[in-house]
Amino acid sequence: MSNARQIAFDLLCGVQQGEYPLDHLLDAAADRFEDLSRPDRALAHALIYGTLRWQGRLDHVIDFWGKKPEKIDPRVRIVLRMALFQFLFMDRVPQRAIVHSAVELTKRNGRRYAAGFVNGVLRRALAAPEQVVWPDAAQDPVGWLATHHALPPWLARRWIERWGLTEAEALCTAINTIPEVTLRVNTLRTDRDALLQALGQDTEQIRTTHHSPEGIVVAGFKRSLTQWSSYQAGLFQVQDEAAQLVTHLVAPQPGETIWDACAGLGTKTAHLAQLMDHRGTLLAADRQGTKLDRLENEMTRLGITMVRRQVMDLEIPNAADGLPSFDRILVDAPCSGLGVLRKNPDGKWHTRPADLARCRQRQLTLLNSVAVHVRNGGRLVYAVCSMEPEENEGVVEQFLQNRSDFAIYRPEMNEVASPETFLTSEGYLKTMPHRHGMDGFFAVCLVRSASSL
Ligand SMILES: C[S@@+](CC[C@H](N)C(=O)[O-])C[C@H]1O[C@@H](n2cnc3c(N)ncnc32)[C@H](O)[C@@H]1O
Repeated sequence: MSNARQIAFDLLCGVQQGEYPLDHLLDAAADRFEDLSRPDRALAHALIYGTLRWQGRLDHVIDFWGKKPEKIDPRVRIVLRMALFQFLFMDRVPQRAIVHSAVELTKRNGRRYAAGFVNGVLRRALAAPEQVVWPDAAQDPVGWLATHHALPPWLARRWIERWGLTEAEALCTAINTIPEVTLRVNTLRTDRDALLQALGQDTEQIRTTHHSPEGIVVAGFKRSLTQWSSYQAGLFQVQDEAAQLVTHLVAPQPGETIWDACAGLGTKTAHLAQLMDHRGTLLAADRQGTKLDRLENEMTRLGITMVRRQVMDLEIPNAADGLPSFDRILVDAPCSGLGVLRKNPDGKWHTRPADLARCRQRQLTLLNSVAVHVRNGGRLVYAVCSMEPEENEGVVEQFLQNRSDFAIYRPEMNEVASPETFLTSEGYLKTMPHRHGMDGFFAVCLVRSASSL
């Protein structure tokens, strides 16, 4: 049995334990991936992401065939999910190999007693997939979305109530599709046309994004992206188109003072530096110093030297005391991440309804603690990768109730690249995977009145 399956199993067990999100576990397992051949690395990734994407559907099949499904050991369930994922979604793996590797994985991971059970369930499931009974979409739309489209029932209920079954299904189809990889050209080093030319040696399909003026969508990699000479020369960053539009909503000008208050690994920080033409003051802050260390490396790769870093936890009262006023502040806030399930499918299974209220509280705290640092007449952009109202309008409305010195700024047409499809009449930027082919983002630009409190 290949090591790829063992690595995938270990990471899926880690996700199930819920201690860390998938991207953290992937980072921690980087050495193990390095040891794999390229096809095995691709297999491990496909198993991890695919099994998480389709978990709800796979569990429905397991529960149909397994007697007393509630008694299945969680690790045995993970083996079954991985095997069924290969059967249902990966046509290149022969059925015998699927069953054999699942049984081996069960034995190898201390579940020898369950090997016969795994063998039996898989043999039945693979022999007669058409026998599985699914909830009826008309009678039980939540059950249908939860199983066929693999969404947790609480989220299925929410999305059907908000958008109706047809649109909720379209959204699920989009989030269960492997997303395209989108790049943002580093305009401080090259331009989009030149990068389009350079990318031809590393990737088979290349096209420009529909809305962002700096975006390029790539597919069919000839080697891994970090080996491309254009990557090593810092000619681009990987960044979803929706995230690119958020920085355009900030619209920083050369020479201004800008604070990226939740800078993380610095994808938007670098874009801010580009739009500022590398002139002015740019502060990147985050509560995690390790992220800012990685941000610094990234700025070095991109040739950006204007960024000052500062570790700062904005939930600690007065943490930002001593900072001056800024022309523009970006709060790309921590959130549920329910808008980026295409890339982080584990988020479906570890997010709980109560998390939304917690996120909203935190987002308000962050906004309130930076608001005082927006200069009179300056701008505050709030963004989250979530489509949930609690974290979107809910936060903005509550913030504005307490801060009458701020108002929503409705950007002019040319301030956000082709805004017509995702800018609402209230002035909110809202993108959705099935409507726009981008991550689900919410962003708003708030302007502070010229003479303030
Ligand atoms: C959505 S991520 C930012 C992504 C980043 N702007 C980018 O484009 O790559 C949110 C960030 O907020 C940071 N964060 C969470 N709580 C915070 C707090 N209390 N104070 C400051 N930063 C915080 C997290 O560490 C995380 O890096």
